[in-house]
Amino acid sequence: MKYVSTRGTAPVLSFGDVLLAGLASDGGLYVPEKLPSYSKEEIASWASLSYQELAFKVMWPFVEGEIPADEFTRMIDEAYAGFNHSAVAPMVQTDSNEWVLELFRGPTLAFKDFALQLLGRLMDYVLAKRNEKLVILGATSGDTGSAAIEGCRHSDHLDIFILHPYQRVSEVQRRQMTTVIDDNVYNIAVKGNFDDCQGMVKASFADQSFLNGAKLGAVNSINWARIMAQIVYYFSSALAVGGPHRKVSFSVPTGNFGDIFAGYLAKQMGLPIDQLIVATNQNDILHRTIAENDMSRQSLNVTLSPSMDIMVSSNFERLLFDAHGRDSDALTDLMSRFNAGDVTLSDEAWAYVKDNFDSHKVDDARTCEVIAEVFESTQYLLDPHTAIGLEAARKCWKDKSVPMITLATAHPVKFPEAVEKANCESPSLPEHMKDLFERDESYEVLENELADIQSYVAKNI
Ligand SMILES: Cc1ncc(COP(=O)(O)O)c(C=O)c1O
Ligand SMILES: N[C@@H](CCOP(=O)(O)O)C(=O)O
Repeated sequence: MKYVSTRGTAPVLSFGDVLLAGLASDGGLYVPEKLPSYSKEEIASWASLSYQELAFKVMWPFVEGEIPADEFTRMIDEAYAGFNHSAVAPMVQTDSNEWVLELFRGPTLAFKDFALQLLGRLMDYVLAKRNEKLVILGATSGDTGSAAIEGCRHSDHLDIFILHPYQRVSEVQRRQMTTVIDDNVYNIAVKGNFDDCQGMVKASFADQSFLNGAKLGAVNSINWARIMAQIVYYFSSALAVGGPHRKVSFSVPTGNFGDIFAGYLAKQMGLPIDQLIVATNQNDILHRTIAENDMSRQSLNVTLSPSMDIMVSSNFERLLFDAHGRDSDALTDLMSRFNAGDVTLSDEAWAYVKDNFDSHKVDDARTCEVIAEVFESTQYLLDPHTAIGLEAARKCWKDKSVPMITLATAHPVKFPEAVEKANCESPSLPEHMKDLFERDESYEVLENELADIQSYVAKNI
């Protein structure tokens, strides 16, 4: 499998290089040159596989030739061994034909564990083979950070620096990151928002001279391997409710567009998907783009679903590449027009986006009502991001005979503020996090200045 950049001028890479490269050198994002595709019969034959076996089937074409099969099997088995449910991604029925896919059964209680438990192992393997080291610089609105730290902390080949927006992640999320006191883990609270953090990560890829020769790597979903691992649970959940012989629909709480983009790829690979629903909070640029062709950047709101407080959605570029017929010149031109303030897509590109996605926006008040209503009717407690997903599912669902699966992206224990505002009781922390509030924390608070961040990183590697 070869990987090309959406902007067309970075070198074409194989999996091992894409894994370590993160952002492409031309500022674009890497995508597979050609996706594997499967017939309904082939997909149906996977129905009795375990999650781990299915993960191997789905991901193997993306890594083949770069990672030996036995090593890849080992990494997959280890990655999902720490999940607290034998199904790895279990489903819960919340109403007739309506399902919630629990993606928070991993060590840090959010869907990020699916990719980052594997990514750390993949990176470690490739770096050990090459006898190289990598400096990871990541941005988080709360969940990627702890999952990435958990996935990378034991590696001798990685130093990891995570930027989170100061006082804009929940206390549980912050402590999940800052209480990991390992020699290769550095937490930085930036006096800005998530977009500022992500912008600094991307700027650091563009000019890595501050690293004095060390190499930068990514754990955010700009890294192709993140997306790859997230494709698997679309297949596992569809198979669980009768796919591929019947279509299924998905509603996905969306911020950086990585998770739902993985669903779009599952569809391109042959999984019969009826609807893909983009569910947003008040930071609704994706909803406005899909519904009104308005990609204008507005100021970022602080919401009760802080992990989705994102305005610049990295992975939307991957979709726009397809929407422009994979013409990297057209895409590059579009990205520079965006940066100059032109915020509309061509009619053809917008039609492509609308043909593939529906969308809905949910505010904080409605988020809390949904948490309360669902708890009252089912005794099932949603986290605020999942509540947004479920509300969007119910509002956009076109054909009730098609099973609707909402991705439950985080455990409610991470967001007590929203749960309590919904007049529900926040659950207790799981056993492995019981003493989270007594643990020592270590993090640096820095100004929202690229030079400050880069000199902190350079000083500590
Ligand atoms: C809990 C939670 N839900 C949803 C999202 C949105 O996912 P994505 O950025 O892949 O769209 C995130 C973070 O990105 C998250 O942490
Ligand atoms: N919600 C994310 C934001 C970063 O998204 P990513 O998928 O690109 O890593 C977070 O929790 O950090």
